[in-house]
Amino acid sequence: MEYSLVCHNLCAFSLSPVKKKLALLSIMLLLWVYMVYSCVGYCATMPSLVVDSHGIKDPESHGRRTESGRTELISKLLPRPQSWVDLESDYDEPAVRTASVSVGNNEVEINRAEEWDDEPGEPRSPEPNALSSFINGSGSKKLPQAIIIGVKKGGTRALLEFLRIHPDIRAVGAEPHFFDRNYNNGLEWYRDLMPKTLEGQITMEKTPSYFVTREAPARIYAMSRDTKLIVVVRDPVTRAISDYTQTLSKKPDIPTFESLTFKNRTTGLIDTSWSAVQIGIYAKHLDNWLQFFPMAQILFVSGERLIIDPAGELGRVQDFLGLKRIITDKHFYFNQTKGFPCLKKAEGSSKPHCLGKTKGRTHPNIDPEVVQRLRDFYRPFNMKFYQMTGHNFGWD
Ligand SMILES: Nc1ncnc2c1ncn2[C@@H]1O[C@H](COP(=O)(O)OS(=O)(=O)O)[C@@H](OP(=O)(O)O)[C@H]1O
Repeated sequence: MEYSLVCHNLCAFSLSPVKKKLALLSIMLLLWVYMVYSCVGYCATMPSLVVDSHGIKDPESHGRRTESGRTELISKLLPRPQSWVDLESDYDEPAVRTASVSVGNNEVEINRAEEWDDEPGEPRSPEPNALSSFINGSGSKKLPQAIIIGVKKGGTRALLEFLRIHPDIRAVGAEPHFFDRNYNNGLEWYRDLMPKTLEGQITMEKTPSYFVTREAPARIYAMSRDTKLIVVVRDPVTRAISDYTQTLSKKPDIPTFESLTFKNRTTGLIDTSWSAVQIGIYAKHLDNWLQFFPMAQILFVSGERLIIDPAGELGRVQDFLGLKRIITDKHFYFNQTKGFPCLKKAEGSSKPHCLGKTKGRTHPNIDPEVVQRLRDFYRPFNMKFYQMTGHNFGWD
């Protein structure tokens, strides 16, 4: 009797569709509560993934991340392609400046005027090639076998970006400043900045401040005495004006070029402690490098010829690096608006590409007398430089 009552109740329950639905709903509710509970516990112990490189909290972090939010996060975490066209030498940043050189017997700071060359917030990222190597998982990071060591405003960015078309060259886009500012970080730090390369490919970087950094030759030699060095040189007077123009673009209140040039305008004494002047004394800086490297290991590229005949200069560079001459005339066209040679196809793109607006700025008009005085000042140093390199760059 008892048995049949239970059975009856159970059977009645199992047979009632309303009760069945209710039971199902209760189970689902329980499961849902359990899932929410577990998630809260899990999320509370998760490391935060929502602080971007600038330390700004992602507003989406408090809600569920949508598909577009995920893509955004991935794109934030994956370094963005670098707009190399706008990069320029950034070694004059006062906070980290350490370079000094000797002029005569005096140790002078390389940069007297407070200059800020870096573009703040400029996205820094691996190169397209580094990224593709990373995706392929192929190759390994190597220390550079060739470095563009100078000179600031010589045309170093143009040279590096033109070289990057070559399939056997892989280069880091941003300036690592390892041998001047970041040496204490160690070689592994430096190596880690480099893109992955395959057997036979050359790793390169450019940091124009190395050329005027007293410690750089010994440090590069200590890394590898076989490192190939490339220096893009340009008429020191134009280079100084270009340097000044860059500073002026960031600090419009600086004194005039003319007043910075002289220690004493009346006596006409040039201020060699001003970095814009100092960097152009190429013979002096080269001397420092020759203490460690033979002349055959240093290639001098003419900044002027790099504009008039990029393929010709690139031919010399490819020979120097022991590479097949793959970069030729057919890679360039002269952009009338820009007033410079540009690439018909940039690396990793099918579109024509010119360097950005920070390359090829309009220079201010400088008092011709001051220009002449500077020409006179540089002449003996230029002659010495031609003699040392065995090449007349035609600046006089
Ligand atoms: N193809 C092409 N396009 C644009 N600009 C070119 C090119 N080739 C050489 N140049 C010259 O490069 C000068 C800048 O030199 P750097 O790249 O060495 O500058 S930096 O030291 O890295 O800031 C830059 O100097 P300014 O003209 O004074 O801006 C250019 O004259």
